[in-house]
Amino acid sequence: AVVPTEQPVASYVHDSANAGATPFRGTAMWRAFHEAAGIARIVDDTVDRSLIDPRISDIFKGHDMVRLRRTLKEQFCYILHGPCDYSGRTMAAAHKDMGVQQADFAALVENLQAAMRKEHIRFDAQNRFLAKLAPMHRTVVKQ
Ligand code: HEM
Repeated sequence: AVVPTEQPVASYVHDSANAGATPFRGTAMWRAFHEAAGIARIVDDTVDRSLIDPRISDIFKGHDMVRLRRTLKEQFCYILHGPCDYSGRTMAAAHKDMGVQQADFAALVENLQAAMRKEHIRFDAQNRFLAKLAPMHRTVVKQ
């Protein structure tokens, strides 16, 4: 079988706090997102939509989508209080010098919302999760 491989990155301190949000308590949100399989479908669908989205697809060109899919799944799992640590970089480090604008951020959130709808995530759970991600615009969007 062909195993997708990741590009090496410069070393950094691994800490789940790099995820940029504190996890929910309890297991309700983790279950509301259909656990690991649901999160994997949502992340893959969000990335797939973004890669063909003419508003933002160019931003992803030349970046490591194998690593992005893996670390996004970890990040979502960690924030939704599943049994995961986040091993990726901080949002500031990951998006440094990328030039992401507020409209790009909004486009990505729309793609995530479409993926969550497709997975039939309850609307209240969608909104609670989006409220955890929204403040990240301060570090992801170029100031
Ligand atoms: C809430 C919003 C966002 C979250 C939670 C998020 C999360 C992440 C994560 C976890 C990584 C990987 C970190 C690592 O490699 O260690 C990453 C990288 C990346 N993100 Fe985001 N992101 C967000 C918004 C955006 C937006 C709006 C764009 C562009 C439209 C974007 C484009 C990218 C790209 C291209 C990379 C790869 C960076 C590299 O190759 O080093 N992200 N993001």
